[in-house]
Amino acid sequence: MASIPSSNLIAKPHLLSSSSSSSKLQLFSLSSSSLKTNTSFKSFITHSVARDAPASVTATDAVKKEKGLETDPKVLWERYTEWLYQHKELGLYIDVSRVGFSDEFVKEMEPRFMKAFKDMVELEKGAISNPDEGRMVGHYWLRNPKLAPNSFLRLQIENNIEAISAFADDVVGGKIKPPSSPEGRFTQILSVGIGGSALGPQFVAEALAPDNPPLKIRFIDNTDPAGIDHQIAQLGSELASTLVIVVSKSGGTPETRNGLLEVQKAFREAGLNFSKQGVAITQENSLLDNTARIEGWLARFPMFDWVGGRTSEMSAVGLLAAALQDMVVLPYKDSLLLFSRYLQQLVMESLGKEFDLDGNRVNQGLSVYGNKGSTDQHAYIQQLREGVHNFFATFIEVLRDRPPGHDWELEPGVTCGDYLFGMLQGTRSALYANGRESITVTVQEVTPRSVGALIALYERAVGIYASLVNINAYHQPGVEAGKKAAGEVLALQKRVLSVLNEASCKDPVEPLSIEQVADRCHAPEDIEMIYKIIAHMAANDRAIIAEGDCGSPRSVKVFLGECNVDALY
Ligand SMILES: O=P(O)(O)OC[C@H]1O[C@](O)(CO)[C@@H](O)[C@@H]1O
Repeated sequence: MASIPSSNLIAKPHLLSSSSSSSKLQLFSLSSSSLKTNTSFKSFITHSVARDAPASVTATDAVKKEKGLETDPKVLWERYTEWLYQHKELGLYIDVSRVGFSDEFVKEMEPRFMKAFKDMVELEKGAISNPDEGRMVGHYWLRNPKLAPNSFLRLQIENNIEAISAFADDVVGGKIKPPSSPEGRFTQILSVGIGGSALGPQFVAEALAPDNPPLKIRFIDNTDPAGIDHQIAQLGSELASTLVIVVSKSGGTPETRNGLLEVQKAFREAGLNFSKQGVAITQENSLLDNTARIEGWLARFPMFDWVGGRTSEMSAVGLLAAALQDMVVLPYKDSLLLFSRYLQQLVMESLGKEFDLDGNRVNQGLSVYGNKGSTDQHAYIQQLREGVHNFFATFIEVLRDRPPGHDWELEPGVTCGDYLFGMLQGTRSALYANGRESITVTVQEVTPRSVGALIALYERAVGIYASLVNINAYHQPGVEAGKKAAGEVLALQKRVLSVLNEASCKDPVEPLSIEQVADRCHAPEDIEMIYKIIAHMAANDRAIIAEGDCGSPRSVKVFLGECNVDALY
């Protein structure tokens, strides 16, 4: 086996294209197209507990040979034992034996790996590894502040951890109280944030929070008004004892700002003082930071310039929410459900890049999806095994089924957890039998340590992969295009409203066709968008359709229900 540092994932450029994991095992993989025939998959899964591919599912060896995959079970066992990586201290195993790389390939890749490892050492020492934004990339220091390149940064991290833990203790211990709650202490957390400012805390809460944490957490991670209303309604009278944590590195993300404004409105309507229950986690002097400071919020914690949103779980973003739930070990079913969603952002926002570091167009990227096994076996595994072949799967296996003393045999010799184990092993075998590659990552149980190790593993894998393919993993220029376009739509909506308002203030009211609105907005080229804007406003009772219906755009004539005289001038 080639000498590759044990802390790193073995990868060849297509190897990280997908991953999978479940409660115990989750599954996520590369997107693909249509579903094929519905061969019964379940039957062979249930018959393949802890065995390699049973005869009934062994596909032609030709398929595997064609992919360079080993077919002889003895040689495969040797390959498994030779390549199995174990990190004893973490109780973590990585099995890459079901990926068809050859010794020659590893040899050929060795210099590139060595360069990637060197890049990683430089990155940890504080190199500007995000050149487009001129930033250091320091999320590894959060786990081990001693790695920070200077004592100023080390102290910044350490002081922040201390401040978070003191604040969390005071909240959980009831020293810091909500002003008007009958309970006299905080009982709920409402976390407002999106992308990296939500996914890590969501994943960790789902994986590790006990059934009855001191503070229950819920999230607003979108600008969907109905979703926001639902979260607020669920809080009910407990809004008075809700700690609202607003998370945004930039402090200016519109979805997060909208969530905050909606929550503040709910507080006003309930006669509550938001500032006594609000916490901001953001970069110093951002819009959010300034708002929180001026309004005198309960607390503010910094996000550091050198930590990206999608790698911020070990910063205040993840730590405050975790500390407030007093995390305990609960290796229960489905608890890793959100890992794939978390990784989707980490992998796709980091690796989906148009240009490499030398400016060449490379259109890199790996699609990640999945939920959990064995549930996903009843959804899309059929296609993975038999359909379009452009992915590899990663199984996340958890060895401990339940806390000690809680297991029981639902059939002689077989527990519920044995079934889950069987499903994982069976799926792995069945995929391989049909030439589909997979990696298996195994942890002993779901603990804060193992969850941290999984996050660290993938952060590292993404960083190494980016070096191998020579891209910047730490910026996201593509996201800006969508944000900019959204801003233009809203600006156009304001023009549409102004034109409609003018026509609606006439006596008699002048209903306008879509073409007339587009002309008066001086935006004939945007007519389709104008139609969509009007259809959306009409659906929300903010515009009145005088003629026609939204299904036939050319027939529509529209005006506003009220004339806003002030807006005329
Ligand atoms: O934390 P912020 O600045 O609100 O950004 C939220 C998310 O938006 C992005 O900037 C773009 O999707 C992510 O990288 C980030 O995690």
